[in-house]
Amino acid sequence: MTVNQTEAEERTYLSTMVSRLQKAIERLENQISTTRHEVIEAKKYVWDHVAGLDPAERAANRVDISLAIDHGEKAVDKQRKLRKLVEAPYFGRVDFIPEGHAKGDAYYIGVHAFNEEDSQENLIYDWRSPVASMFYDYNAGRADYSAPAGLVEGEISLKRQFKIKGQIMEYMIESSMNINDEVLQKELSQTSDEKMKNIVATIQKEQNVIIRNEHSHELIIQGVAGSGKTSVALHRVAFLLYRFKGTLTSQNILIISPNKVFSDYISNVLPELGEETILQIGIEELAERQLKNVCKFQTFNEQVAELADSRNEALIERIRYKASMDFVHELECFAAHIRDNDFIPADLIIDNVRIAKADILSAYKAAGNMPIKQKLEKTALVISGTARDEDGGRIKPAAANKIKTAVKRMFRSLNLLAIYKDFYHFIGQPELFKLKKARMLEFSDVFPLVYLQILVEGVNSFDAVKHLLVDEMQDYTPVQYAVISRLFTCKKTILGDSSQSVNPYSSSSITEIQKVFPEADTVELLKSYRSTIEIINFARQINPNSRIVPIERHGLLPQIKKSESWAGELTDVKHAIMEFLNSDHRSLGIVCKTMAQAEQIYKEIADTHQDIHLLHFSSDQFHEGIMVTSCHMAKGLEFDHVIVPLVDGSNYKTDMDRSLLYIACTRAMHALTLTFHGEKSPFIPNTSID
Ligand SMILES: Nc1ncnc2c1ncn2[C@@H]1O[C@H](COP(=O)(O)OP(=O)(O)OP(=O)(O)O)[C@@H](O)[C@H]1O
Repeated sequence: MTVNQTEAEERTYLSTMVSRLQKAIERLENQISTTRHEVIEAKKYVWDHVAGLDPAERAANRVDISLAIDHGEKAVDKQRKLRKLVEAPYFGRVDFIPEGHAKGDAYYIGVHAFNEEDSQENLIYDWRSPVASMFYDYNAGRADYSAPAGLVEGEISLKRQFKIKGQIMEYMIESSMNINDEVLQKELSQTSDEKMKNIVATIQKEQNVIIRNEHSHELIIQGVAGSGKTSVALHRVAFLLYRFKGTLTSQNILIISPNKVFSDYISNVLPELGEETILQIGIEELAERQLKNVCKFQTFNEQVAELADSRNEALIERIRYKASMDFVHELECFAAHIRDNDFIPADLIIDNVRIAKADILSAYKAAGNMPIKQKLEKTALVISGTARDEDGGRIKPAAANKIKTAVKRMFRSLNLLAIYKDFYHFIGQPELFKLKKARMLEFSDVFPLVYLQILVEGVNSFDAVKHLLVDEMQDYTPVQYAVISRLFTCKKTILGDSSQSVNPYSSSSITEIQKVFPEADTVELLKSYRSTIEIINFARQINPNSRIVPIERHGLLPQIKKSESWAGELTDVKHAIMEFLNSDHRSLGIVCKTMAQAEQIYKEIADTHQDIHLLHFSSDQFHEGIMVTSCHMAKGLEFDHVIVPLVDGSNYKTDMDRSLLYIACTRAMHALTLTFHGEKSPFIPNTSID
């Protein structure tokens, strides 16, 4: 294997590849315009001869037209991929000699595959192909990959990484000794893009294991801030779409996403990888779907805002109680209890038909352990179907219907809200249920009620969804997972970070989540790729429990600015904004503890620059430039520079505040500034304060 040994040869090879790609794009252009012409002609023909064509001919023409359109769409899609590829055809190369062979091949790896139509030769391999997995898993030396025919073992004799942009090779790195640290460093030191970008060129080995995991029914990823959880989850989706092409489409994959801004922020990754974006839903939309005729409810962010505003012990107790697996079991026991005790049969006499109470009870018992409403339906059906009139004849449909209704009414109450309220009397803790106002639930009651609904009425599961992603897993309680497991029986990737909870009274660790999914596989990611060592070391002092490990990348020390008054602090904030505007950074996040504080600061600084955006829970777009928002809203996002105002002792003092502060600081990639007036928060490390 002697191809392209030197950098000069690689450069020549690149220009050859670019011109082959350009030719392929031209060929597709011709094919697309021919198909376009054929479709127009065929449609014209049908139109002109509509009267003379018999139905069979018309149908055949329609089939031809739709086949041609399909063919054309595929060509357009392929051309779109090649147009992207021609700018940066590949990012990696592995030369692999299979065992027992004297020589091997050089495999060039890119975002998409490329082969010329008239030859069978693969010129570029898709990063998701089996052979490409070696690029992520091995350095030079012994290596293997799983091909459809089985494990292929052998040796990597050469491994290279390329940075190609606009058809030009910016650099080439021989990484036969140590995996891609240098390229990763270069990638991470860049300023942010407007949206989340793909990481195909620098996927790390521990991330690749997650991306290519095909077997786990539930895969739970606990990853520290910036460890690439969301990126990895999206690349996993792209991998699964490639691996199970015939049976899985992006329409079968759903992500439960924390908010619309986050959905917008991640929306580019899959299209960049040549796949369509997947469907997204918020956790509250799920609840709305279930409870639309039952009641209204407080949202999660309203609950978090309420907790962040003031400490209300009774509220905290209500939230805490409903955030354990024991609580889920209590609800299940209660549902079983009413199923077994609240059905009160009586002798029935309807239209001269007599049915004994004992027969009704035994039909109810025989119906088995299904949700109560279904059990009642089945009992009613059996009783009405077996009922006979006085002469032993079959009864009329009208009588059968009356019997069904009467049997179903033998259940004490099917009013969901009333049953839910009874539950708290049943467990002897009526004080744990409090409506926000008439027919409006506190957020902590929303999913317990949905779960009870499922136990009582059964469930309409999302059968079209074949893979579910749950991001920010720490924000969901066991009862929410119990609901999710009933609504989605498909495979799941669940990801989050227990150190980034916005509500520590109801957050779930991987251990809690595993209680709902005992068969789940779990992975932990500890390395953080987002922030500099200086920022991570600072964040680690705010939350010493976090096991976060920074990647070797240096930057400025975080700046802490103290002033005597709010006016002085505002000047510091404006000063930091000016620093940002004069730097090469592209995004600045001003991250406040609450949305009310964000709104206040936004008003005060809006005139500093014409392009400042306030991100709130009804926003649906992530913007480049300056964004003012709350810690809760900023979760999952990242900025080149982050300013955290009001880090004084009265604003950041509880465990919840500590968690919010940690989230705010870990959003920063390159620069972090904190400002306060008065006493600094006890969570701020004693580093030098300006
Ligand atoms: N292998 C990698 N190569 C290059 N960049 C990476 C890699 N892994 C992660 N990153 C970058 O690190 C940053 C954090 O990634 P991501 O947002 O996916 O992490 P996360 O674990 O979901 O973070 P958080 O929980 O803090 O929101 C992103 O800028 C991402 O592009």
